[in-house]
Amino acid sequence: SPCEERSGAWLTDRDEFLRTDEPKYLQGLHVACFWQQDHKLLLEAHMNGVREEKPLQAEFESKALNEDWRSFRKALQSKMRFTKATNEWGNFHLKQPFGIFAESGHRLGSSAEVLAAGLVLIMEGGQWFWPPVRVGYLRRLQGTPYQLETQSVQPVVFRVRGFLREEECEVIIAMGKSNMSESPVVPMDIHKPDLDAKEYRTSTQARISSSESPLLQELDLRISNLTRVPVSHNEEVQVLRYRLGEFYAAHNDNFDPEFYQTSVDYIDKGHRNRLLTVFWYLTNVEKGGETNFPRANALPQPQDVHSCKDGLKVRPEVGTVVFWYSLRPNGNNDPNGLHSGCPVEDGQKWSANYWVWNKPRSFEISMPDAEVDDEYSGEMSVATEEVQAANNITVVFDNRHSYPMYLFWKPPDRDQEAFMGVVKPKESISMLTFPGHVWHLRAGADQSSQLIGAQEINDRPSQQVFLLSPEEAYEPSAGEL
Ligand SMILES: O=C(O)CCC(=O)C(=O)O
Ligand SMILES: [Fe+2]
Repeated sequence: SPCEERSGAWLTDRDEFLRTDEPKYLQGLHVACFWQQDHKLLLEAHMNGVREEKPLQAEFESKALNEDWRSFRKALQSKMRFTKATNEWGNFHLKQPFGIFAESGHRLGSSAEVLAAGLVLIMEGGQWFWPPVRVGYLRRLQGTPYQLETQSVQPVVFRVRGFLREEECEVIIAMGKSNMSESPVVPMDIHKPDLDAKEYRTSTQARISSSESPLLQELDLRISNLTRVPVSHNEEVQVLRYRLGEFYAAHNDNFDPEFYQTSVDYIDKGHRNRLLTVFWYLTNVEKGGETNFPRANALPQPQDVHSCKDGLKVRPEVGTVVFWYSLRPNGNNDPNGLHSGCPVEDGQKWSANYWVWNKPRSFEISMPDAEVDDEYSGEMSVATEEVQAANNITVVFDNRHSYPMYLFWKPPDRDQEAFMGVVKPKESISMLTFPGHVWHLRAGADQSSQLIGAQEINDRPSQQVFLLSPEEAYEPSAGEL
């Protein structure tokens, strides 16, 4: 096929799948090439993400290209012979429609777009899923300075170093610090009502919301660019602190409907679920505190969920994120996604969970292609929004005064300001923000001191410096503001 060379970046050799107790492929991820020849539309597909010696071949009448999206999808599905039934959870009216994507992760919505793309990836679970290719595979993320490093194929785990800047990590820790509480564990059906969470998880945690912070809003976009899943699928960030000896025993982040039939009622019988976790390391850890994947390298389900002895360990490193899929590309549970936070043996570990769901968090948002997917009738939802380009602005506040200045973001929709940081005397601080955002500056003994200025952020340039100098704009003068 004309896609021969390009497909190499998306396919995994069968022997990269080390487990012998499950199929050696990526369920529901298909790499397909389309091209036109002699009034026909030709298709060659490597099914389930593996390189096949004899890929599936099919041809459509050329008029397939002029058909509407629904008919095109139906024809495609029948040629490729997949149905929703590859998912084990039944209740297919709740399963989201399959998605067709260009190599960029951009969702396609017409046969013309498919033909123009040539090579497409089809995800039966409806959301983009990065193929792991093989351990050690490096994938540059177009349009970003980041690189995905495959850590494991089963489970699918990637690491991205330098994803967060150290200053950003500090801001996130500071936001978390101010409202920490014991980390909860979502009870399973089998757990007794008085489940002692401490047996499984001893860290403390805080939920922080993007609505409170321009930095978190920027990170929403940065992560959505990383995962290629819309921002509307995110859960609020959960900041975690592990002190000496603290840990989180092995668990899966998604909700297997088998274990959460009664205790959790918002998961659409399993079809609404956590798809992936982007886990942030906000500090280095002297010793211990790794994230461990006990089933990686074909290891069996561990007997002891508290043991960190075996498995693939990822070392915390400030600014690095590790991300893994808890579901397979077809929407099923991937039990290999089992992981733990190993006990901290020296120092302290700050980190954060960023959970991304396979459906939008709001039940109001409908899912893409829902209106054209009637395989099992009565589809409900899907997000049509595109990943927005991150148009964030870096602002530098340069404090020439001999006293500290306190920085606040003033959200447009509420009175309360969000505290963002202190600019020490004669120092400057750099912040991420967006055009139109309003910043308040206060000076004096503490955060509640006098408002001495407000600054709205301009559309450009992308880096803006504000001098807070005694001679100029922000001179505090009694009673003025
Ligand atoms: O701390 C870690 O490395 C993992 C934590 C975790 O898996 C969780 O909080 O869900
Ligand atoms: Fe987890």
